Amino acid sequence: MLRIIKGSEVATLDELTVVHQRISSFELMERAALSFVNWFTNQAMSKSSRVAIFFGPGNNGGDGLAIGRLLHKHGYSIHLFSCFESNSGLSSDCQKNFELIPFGVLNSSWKEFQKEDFDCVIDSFLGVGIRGELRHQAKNIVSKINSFPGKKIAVDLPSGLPADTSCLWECVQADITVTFAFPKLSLLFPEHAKYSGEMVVLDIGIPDSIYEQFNSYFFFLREIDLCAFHKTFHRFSHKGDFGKVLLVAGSKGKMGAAMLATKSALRTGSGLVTCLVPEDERCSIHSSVPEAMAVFYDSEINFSAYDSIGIGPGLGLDKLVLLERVFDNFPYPVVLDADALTILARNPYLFAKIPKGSILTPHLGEFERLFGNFESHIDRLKFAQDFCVSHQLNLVLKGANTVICLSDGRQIFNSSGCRHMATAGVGDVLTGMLTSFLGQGYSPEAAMICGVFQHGLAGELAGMEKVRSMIASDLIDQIPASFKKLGVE
Ligand SMILES: NC(=O)C1=CN([C@@H]2O[C@H](COP(=O)(O)OP(=O)(O)OC[C@H]3O[C@@H](n4cnc5c(N)ncnc54)[C@H](O)[C@@H]3O)[C@@H](O)[C@H]2O)[C@@H](O)CC1
Ligand SMILES: [K+]
Repeated sequence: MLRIIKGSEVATLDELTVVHQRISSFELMERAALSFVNWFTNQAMSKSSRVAIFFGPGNNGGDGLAIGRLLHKHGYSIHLFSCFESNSGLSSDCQKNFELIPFGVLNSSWKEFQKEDFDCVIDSFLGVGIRGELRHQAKNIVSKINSFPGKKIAVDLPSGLPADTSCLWECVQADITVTFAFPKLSLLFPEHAKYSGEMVVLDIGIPDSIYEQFNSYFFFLREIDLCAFHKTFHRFSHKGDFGKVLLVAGSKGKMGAAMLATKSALRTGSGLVTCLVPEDERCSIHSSVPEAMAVFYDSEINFSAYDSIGIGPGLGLDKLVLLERVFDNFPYPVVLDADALTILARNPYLFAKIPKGSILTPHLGEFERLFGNFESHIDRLKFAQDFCVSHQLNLVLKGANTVICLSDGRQIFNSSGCRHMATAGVGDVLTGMLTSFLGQGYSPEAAMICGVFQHGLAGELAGMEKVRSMIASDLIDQIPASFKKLGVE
């Protein structure tokens, strides 16, 4: 998994890479520019597009100049806009690229930018080098860039955005941020959505081993990381090996949630799925998911007969006693979602009773209900870390870049998913997937990594086909394709 390091450490990352790969820092910058241009030319942007590039005096500006030179070579019409008063303070690689500006590429002051003259703006004014509050003149430049109504693409970071903390001033509002090597932490904060826009991470060939020299408890989960966490089953495996799963879910009027979680657990590979539901509602489960079994709220249940238990989707808020019964009688990690989280929020004494290693899956609203309001995402994450470590629990904070908060303090940002997943029932599907992986004998960490990533991947596949018409059942239908895409049978 890719370590997310601090903005202030990027210069050291740069130096270590340059030494390790025996290249110059100019060559590393060229690599970054080439990867950007490769991406840009694949974006169906017409060659007749008029592209404005704002460039600053540091290496972010150097990237912009190199990008301008390469795009000019591809036939784009490029106009550079310098964001500084004098050429004397340029970083050495920015200076080198400045000297390489090709004949035919216009270069003016940022003050002369006319928004009507362009189809696209590339923002390479400031990157991870910003320190402290944005200076007055820089704020004017940011406003100028933001006055452009068309597509704005930020290089590495939207200018003005600090790399690791919440932003208290106006930054460039990019439609897309193309960031190099690893996602800068602040690009993953929901409060920065209007600045970062869509995020693209481009590999610039820095080996993972170099990141390991930095201390960080933040990680970024990519598709290539997944296989190592999946279990393999052999030809003598039988349905018992794939786990006996119990889903405690559903109440009158909310049986859909139980059905989604149940179907999802079956599609994720569970051999035997039982649903604990109100007896009156048994017909709905039997007719919609014939592969599942049902037991009823009022009967005696031997919880320890199951390999994993997921509790919460559509459960109703009157199940405090049931929740306590599960905690008292099941010693292994459980998955807690939806109404189970609200019951917890109302009865915090229960935190101490939750089996160690369990997984709580709140979205931002549920997190607030459980733990209160936070001014910034970084404060929220710090609280989640302390909570997970002190209670020896895991937490999946659901959102655009879902964060897997582990009981050892590590926090892993997910990279899969799409905006069409913001629809009813998608959380119930995740509960089914996590419970299923736990039941198949995955550790809580492996269950969360595989469940969260694959949930996002299935969402992407469903979103491609169904766009905004996507519903949670479409996501379940794509779980098999998500296994195939990962090469997991
Ligand atoms: N190590 C890496 O991985 C690579 C980094 N590269 C680029 O290098 C960038 C970092 O370059 P630098 O370290 O030169 O920094 P930047 O170019 O991001 O910023 C430096 C400039 O910001 C100004 N500045 C600092 N604080 C400010 C404030 N509060 N208000 C206004 N201006 C302020 C400084 O005066 C300086 O001129 C990255 O964002 C990336 O774009 C790329 O060249 C590729 C390789
Ligand atoms: K930038």
